[in-house]
Amino acid sequence: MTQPVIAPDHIPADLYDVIAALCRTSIDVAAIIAKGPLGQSLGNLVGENSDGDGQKALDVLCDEMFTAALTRENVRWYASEEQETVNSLNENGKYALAIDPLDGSSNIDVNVSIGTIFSIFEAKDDAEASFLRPASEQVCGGYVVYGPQTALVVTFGAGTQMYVLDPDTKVFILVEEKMTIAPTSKEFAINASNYRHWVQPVRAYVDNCLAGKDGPHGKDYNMRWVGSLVAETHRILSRGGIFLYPSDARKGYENGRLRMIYECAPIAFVIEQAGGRATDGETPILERQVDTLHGRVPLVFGSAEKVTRVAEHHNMPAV
Ligand SMILES: O=P(O)(O)OC[C@H]1O[C@](O)(COP(=O)(O)O)[C@@H](O)[C@@H]1O
Ligand SMILES: [Mg+2]
Ligand SMILES: [Mg+2]
Repeated sequence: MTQPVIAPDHIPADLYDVIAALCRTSIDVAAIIAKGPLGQSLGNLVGENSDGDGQKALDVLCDEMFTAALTRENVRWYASEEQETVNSLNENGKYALAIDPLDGSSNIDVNVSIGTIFSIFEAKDDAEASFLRPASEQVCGGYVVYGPQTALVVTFGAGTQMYVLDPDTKVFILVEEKMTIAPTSKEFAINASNYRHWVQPVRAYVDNCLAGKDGPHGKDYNMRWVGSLVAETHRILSRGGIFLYPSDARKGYENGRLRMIYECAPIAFVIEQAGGRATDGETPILERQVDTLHGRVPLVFGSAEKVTRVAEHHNMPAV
């Protein structure tokens, strides 16, 4: 008998087929990415999504692949970064699934880790209402990272699990049943080119990190910015740190860059279930909701102590 693509042991029975379909599709996506320039053109601009972002060929292809796979499953509503409105898949489906089919589009052509992020709620009769609700109502959140290894990180609300794809057997193998994020760290991730646009508390926090041993934190820091949310999340889950995509003064960045439903909410769920924290700077992401499908929220997540310190900066009077 062939082995299932992922063992059912740690996955709620009702969600198993959906997760298995995500796994099978991500194996196909990983194979396409691994071929790079030897296969089809992946990084060509082919259009624009409803958020005004350029759509690359791989963004659209991944969206089509996940749609096709999930149509056969227990998914009633499908919301995607690449679709303006919610798609109806299986009218008898129990779940509503939101997806960033390909995260880190700017890294497609440069052989750097990219991923797929997904969030699952129980479906309501109203398509949009199934997603426009507090992030705490997610029944599952997770991502697949396509890097040197293809890995699935997922939570169903009872800890964060990590599976790595065995390239020989094409089976996702559980390697960590309950991930834990280091409570503190000396690494921060932010796109520092936007420094002049940031809100004051974020500037103050980063200034303190840059001051190193001589500043109020009393230690030297290291900085990272991959440009793929999945890759940053994976690094922070593995060795701690903090990620910030704050609101800034640029037009359209009043709530940062990252979209609540298929980026911030599932990442926050995974992080909190691993003992980290995820906020919009002050308020936990899991307590927040947006009122449009592609609505953005500022995102700060990672080691609990670091995220708490950013919140403290928001409560301090501006200098
Ligand atoms: O280019 P910037 O402003 O640094 O933004 C990088 C962020 O944008 C994203 O690429 C947005 O995701 P998409 O590639 O799915 O649009 C994140 O993965 C990443 O953290
Ligand atoms: Mg993304
Ligand atoms: Mg994307």
